[in-house]
Amino acid sequence: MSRVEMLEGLRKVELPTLGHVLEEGFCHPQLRPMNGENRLFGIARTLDLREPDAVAVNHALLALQPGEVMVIRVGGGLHAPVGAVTAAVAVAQGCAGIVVDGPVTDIAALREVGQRLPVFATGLTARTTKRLGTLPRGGCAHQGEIEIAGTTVHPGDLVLGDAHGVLVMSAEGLDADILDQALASDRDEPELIAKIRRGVPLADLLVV
Ligand SMILES: O=C([O-])CC(=O)C(=O)O
Ligand SMILES: [Mg+2]
Repeated sequence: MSRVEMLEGLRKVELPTLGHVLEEGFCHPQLRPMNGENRLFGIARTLDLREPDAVAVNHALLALQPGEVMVIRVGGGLHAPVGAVTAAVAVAQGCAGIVVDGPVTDIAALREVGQRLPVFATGLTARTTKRLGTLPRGGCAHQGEIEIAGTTVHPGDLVLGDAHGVLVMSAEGLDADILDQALASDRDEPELIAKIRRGVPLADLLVV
């Protein structure tokens, strides 16, 4: 399987099926979809927002490349770094989605762009970041390793999301065998469920 085929496979495979074959990389379930149950797939750009600095967010937004997912850790977890304006900029930059280990704001505007910009976060708040300008003085770190919802994220990691939450995978760690297993499971599962519903003896179907 070529790398392009693997990425295409990852785009298609059900996240809970990956959950059958992987143990690491799943963010804590507190991180959930905020603006619809849309599929997220892209490359991580990380921001460690140690202070609630809107200027640091703007620096990261300006650097965004198409297909990237903005992944933000919010120090203290009380300030929203993402809302109507941030989301509009992210869409304009071709961003694939946003993951915030913390709250977001302006939920109506986020829902409007849900199809193009899936946003995952821990909740909502009206308390937003402020124009502190601490990034140039080292108050926040852009494109370093961060931990979000119990999972380590490096810039360039693959970030997947759906109704079930967020999964982070190292781009190098992509394993064709694991992906094949998951795709086969997705292919076979409808037939297994159909047999259960048809009344085929359960003992003939379940692995025991
Ligand atoms: O300013 C912020 O921190 C978030 C916000 O409200 C927006 O992007 O509209
Ligand atoms: Mg706003």
